[in-house]
Formats: sequence, C-alpha cells, structure tokens
Amino acid sequence: MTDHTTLRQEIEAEQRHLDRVYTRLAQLRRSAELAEKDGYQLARVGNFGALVERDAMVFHAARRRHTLDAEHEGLVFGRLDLRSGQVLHIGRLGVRGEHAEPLVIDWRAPAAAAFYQATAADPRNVVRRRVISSTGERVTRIEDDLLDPAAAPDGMRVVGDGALLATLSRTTGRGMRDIVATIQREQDEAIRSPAGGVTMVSGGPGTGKTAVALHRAAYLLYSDRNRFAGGGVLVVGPSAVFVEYIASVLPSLGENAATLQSLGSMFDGVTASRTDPAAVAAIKGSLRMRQVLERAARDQVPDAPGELRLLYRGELLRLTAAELETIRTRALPPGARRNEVRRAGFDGIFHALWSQVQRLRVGRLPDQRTFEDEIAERSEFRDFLRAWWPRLHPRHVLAWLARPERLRRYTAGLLSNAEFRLLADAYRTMGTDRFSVGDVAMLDELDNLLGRPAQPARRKRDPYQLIGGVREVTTYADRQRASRAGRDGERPSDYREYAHVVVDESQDVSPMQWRMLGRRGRLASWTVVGDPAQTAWTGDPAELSRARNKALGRRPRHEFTLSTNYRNSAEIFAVAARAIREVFPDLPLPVAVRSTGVQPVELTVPAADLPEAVREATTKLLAEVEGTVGVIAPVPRLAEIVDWLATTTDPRLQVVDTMQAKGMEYDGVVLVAPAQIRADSAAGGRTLYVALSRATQRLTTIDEM
Ligand SMILES: Nc1ncnc2c1ncn2[C@@H]1O[C@H](COP(=O)(O)OP(=O)(O)OP(=O)(O)O)[C@@H](O)[C@H]1O
Repeated sequence: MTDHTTLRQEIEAEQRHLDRVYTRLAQLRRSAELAEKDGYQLARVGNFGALVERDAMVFHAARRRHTLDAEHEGLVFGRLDLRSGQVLHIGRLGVRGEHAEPLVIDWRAPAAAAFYQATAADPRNVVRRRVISSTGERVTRIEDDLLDPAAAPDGMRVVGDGALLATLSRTTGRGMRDIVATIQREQDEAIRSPAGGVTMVSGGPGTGKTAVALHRAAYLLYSDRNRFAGGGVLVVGPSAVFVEYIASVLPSLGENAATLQSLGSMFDGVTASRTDPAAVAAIKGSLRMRQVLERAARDQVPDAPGELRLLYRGELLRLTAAELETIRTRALPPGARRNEVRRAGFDGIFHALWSQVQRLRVGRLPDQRTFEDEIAERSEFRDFLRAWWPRLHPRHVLAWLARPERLRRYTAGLLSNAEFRLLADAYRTMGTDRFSVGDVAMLDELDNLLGRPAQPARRKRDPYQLIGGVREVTTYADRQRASRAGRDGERPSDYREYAHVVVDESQDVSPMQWRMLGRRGRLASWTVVGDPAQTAWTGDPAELSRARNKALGRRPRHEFTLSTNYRNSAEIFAVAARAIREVFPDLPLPVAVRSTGVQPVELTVPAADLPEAVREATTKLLAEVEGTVGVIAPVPRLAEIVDWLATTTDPRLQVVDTMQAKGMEYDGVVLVAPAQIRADSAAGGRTLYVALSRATQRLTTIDEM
C-alpha cells in the first residue's frame, strides 16, 4: 500500500502537468478559431487563388478546432519514465508546447508503443509506467508498474496496485468503452501489426478481440491517414444491437472516418435484424445459393405477357411466346446481367418485328429507323416492353423464391428435398419487407447478378453555390459537409473501395456473407477477429473456409491469439467453460483474471413459473449491479420473453436473443432456458457458451422442469 501523502504528492504533480496541457489546448483552440476566421477574410480578396487557399485554411483550422473541441475525458492517461531520465506523457491526442516540445504523445505514435509493450522481462528502456485516471480535468488516481527497479533513480515513487484490475472492476455502460489506457502487450502487437495484408486475431470470450479490432482501426487511421481515411474503413459487426454497442468507441478514440455496419444492413435500403433458425441460416448462407440465385436471375418475370400483338398499317404483327423466349435468351447470354442488357432484348424485338413487316410486304414501308421510331411512339408497345423485360430490383427476384414451383426449379439438383422444404417454409411466411439477416447477402448477390442499368452521366452535386461565377461556400456547415463527402464518411451507398475492412465476430460470417464482404474489400487490407468455438454456423466448414479464403485473397496473413479473458469473473467463466468442454473437451481456454467471490445462480423452475422467475431474477440483478443487465432468450422465444418484461422500464435492461447477444457484454445476465438453447441446433452447445460468457459480475440461469 502506498501512504497517503506520497499518493497525494504524486497526484498533484500529475495535476500540474495536466493543467499545463489544458492551458495549451485552450491557446491552440483560440488560434485555430482565428485561423478559421482569417480564412474567411481571405475570401474578400475575391480572386480564385485566394478562395482555394481560404478553403484549405478553413478546412484545416476547422478540423483542428473540432478535434480540440471533442470531449477529452482522460485526455492524458499515461506516463513513461525512461532510463535516460526523459518523461513522456501519453494521451488520446498529440499536443506540443509553445516551443514545439511534446506535452502529450498520441497513443498511436511510435514513441508511445513502449507504454503498451514494455514488461518487467523486457522493459524497453522504461523504468516506470504510470496509468493516470482523471474525471474531467481532475486527476483522480495513479497506478504504477516498476518495470526496471535496478534503473530506478533515487526517490522514484511507485504508487497504486494495478491499473488493469482497477479498470476491469468498473461498471458496464450501454456502450463499449475504449481500453486505450490499459491495452495489454499481446493486444498491442495485434493493434500495431502491419497495415497491409490480413491481420487475424483469435481468442476466447472476453479476450478483447473487439477492443483490439476497433483500436486497430483508430491506429491505422492515425498511421496513414491519407490512405485509410481517403479510402475509408469499413467495420462490420454481427447485429444492429452490437453495432450500437460499439458505435461510441471510435469517436472516443478520436476517429470518425470509419463506417460501421451490421451484416443485416449492408445492402442499401434494407435493415434486417431477424435471424433464421440455424438450419435455414445454413442453407441461405451456403454457396449453393449462388447457383440458385443465378437461375432465378435469368428466369422470366412471373406475369410477363404471353405474346406480342401489334397492328401496324393494317397488318397484325405477332411474336409468339416461344419467339419471345428465344429473343430473350439470345439477349441474355450466360454471365450477362439482365438489367444491363435490356437494350439488347429490345433490339431483338425491333429486329424481329422489322423482319416480319418485310415478310408481310406492308405497303409504303419506311426505312428501318423510321419504322422503329414509329412503333416506339406507341404507348401499348412501350408498356409491353416494360412488362416483358422490366428493370428488376433484387428484392423482386428474392420474392420469387416464395413461389414453391419456382423455388423447386431453382433448387433442383442443388438442395435436398428436406432443404427445399425448410427453405420453402421460411419463404412462405416472408413478406417482401421482412428480410432476415441471411437474406441480405442474397440481395447483394442478386444485385451483382442483375447489374444496374447504365445511367446517363449525372453531374456531381455541387456542394458549393455559384455566385458571380465563383464557387462560394455559404456556411461553415456546407464547407464541413463538402470536405467530408468522399473523404471521411458520406460515401455512395454502394461504395466498394474501402481501404480497410474490419470483420468482428467473423466466426459467424457465412460463405454467402463472405462474398458480400469480399465485394467491398477488393482493394482493402483486412482485420478479421473471431473465435471458432463461438460459431453458430452449422453448414459445411470446408465451404466456409473456402469462401473466407476467396474474400481475403492471397494477401499475407499475420496471426495473433489472445489468451486472457478480461470480461467475466473467474466464477462466471468457469460455468461457460464447463459448457464448451462438453463440445470441445481439449479446447485451450483463456484465463479469467478477476475473481468476485460471487457464484453464478443456477435455477430450475416449473414451466408455468418461468415468467415470474425471469421477472424476479431480473429485478434482483438490476438492484445488485450498477450497470447494465441483459436478459438472453432462445431465438424462437424472444418476443414472448420481451412481453414478460414489458413492465420493467429500467433503461439499463436489454432483452436480446442468443444471436443478438454475440459480442455483447452486461454486468448482470439472466439466461433463460439454457437447455433449450443447447438443444436448439447442432451449434447449440457453442451458442450456449456465447450466452454464458456475456456477464462481468452476476449470472443467473433459469431452466424449466
Ligand atoms: N486491456 C484491457 N484493459 C481493460 N479492459 C479490457 C482490456 N481488454 C479487454 N477489455 C475489456 O474486456 C471486455 C471484453 O472485450 P471484448 O468485447 O473486446 O472481447 P471479445 O474478445 O471481443 O469477446 P467475445 O468474443 O466474447 O465477443 C470489454 O469490456 C473490454 O473493454
């Protein structure tokens, strides 16, 4: 234990430094503001060169001001005392003093790496590492590690008893928090791994894979801003609930150049959150669906006109169903995208009609061009073309799968009878807007198969107004929007050229979903994090790794394994470990470092008492923990269990199904019907493992008799 006076003196010393940093920050903010104003002044000069200079100046000054304005709770969180006597303060942002001396070093800068990498066995010139906690602008706590006692100068004090454990005991809020002050060495190695290729991070529950993936995104944006902010970083998570949970982490690291999406929201205009039962998900996720969709994408529309009849100068022109089909298939050779070759289909019709009028010797026949113009003028002919070869949206074609006779044709020879029946049942009940998460990858595939019609070149929307022939920005907000567009953020909805793709919970990405991701990361480097022992995938594992390898290409891979569970108390993880041991007896498991002395509660009640037992356990946990409580339900029972808890309005409560629970964390968890979860699918044991490893402090499981 450190005595109080020493601790107070050390805190005061750090407070003096922090005060200096905030004073300097206020100065920098003022000068950024002035630079912004000066920028606007330049516009008065009125010539074009001045305007360009003004734009650049305003943009940089505004960005700097924005960074300085952002809330910086814990702006300075670390300090290194080096063997040379030099002292470095580490923080969320680099700040220099008036004479360019470093007051704070950005945590992502090379000079800060030792803060995370130094250990007692390998101190890397660090004598003492200090973690500084603060609230607002007040230093509240200090925790030191003496890494190289032999090199410690006289009088060097060491205070606190371990920053990591102190951090781990804090309460869970609704959103995930950054771990920037306590990143561990094995995590730091993954965060700072080379920017190119594929960084693969694996590890059991709670080992910080998500935290590592997000800090890595922030690190890449810092280390090569042009490349990664320019092209954009795509972060993909399994569900909307999860994306909401992690959304606040990146801005708190000082970055907003990343796009966050869930697997259910990757196709423009659709937001799916419903998950299919495992057996259906395995079919929808299988690569065989690509062939099924290929057949659908080439099929005739359901209510296409049977024939074409057209009166022309007293003669009846007629194309039969068979002739129309010949024209259609000729215009749609294998590999062609039907929305893109519509014109070829129409040309085929014109051509066939022209041959017919020539054969029929229609009197006073004009030349071919005039003939085509004449019939193209006729609205009934245009209606026919639109009905015969409409422009198709992927959701139209996916809806065809709900027609059993079509589904039978498309799946013939590809799916077994049992699989056909499962899929037919799943689609029978689907309205056009009730897509499941698994459908989204199919919509994306269809989009790729159908193609998009060539659009007339559109002028780019000009974010500036034209005043007196000079591009003029009207407001600061316009300027901000303009500079963000195509730079940090606002990308077209079908943007595919990300510089980096981060895939979280990658063990649950199906082969069809890997294709969807691959289409967005053709030019990207990747960070892929996951835990095979947590996968819900019950389809062919070989197909899965084939699809994943195809998406990731031949890029070099850098592999990392994390081995410490920072989330669960040792008591809770012991229960989760027991569950996964039943599936994988020899699986190496992470070590949970924190013990609470509180054992999980395992209840079994008569089925009729389950609702009351769930309500009671939830109320109890809400009273026992300060932070969030998650009630985790088997997928088919989510709606029912939400109903049971409808009267509990505490905002700290979240009710999720086992698929939405992926990646989530709560202080207390009530797990409903674990036996049903285990029995629900071939992946039941693994899904149960996920559900049992969500809680930091309290876990209650309730089974029915
Ligand atoms: N170095 C660290 N310092 C403090 N907290 C940490 C550290 N590493 C991880 N954590 C915390 O541990 C918890 C689990 O982290 P995270 O969700 O990233 O794990 P995960 O490996 O993605 O888990 P899962 O596979 O179960 O989804 C989070 O609350 C995270 O903030």
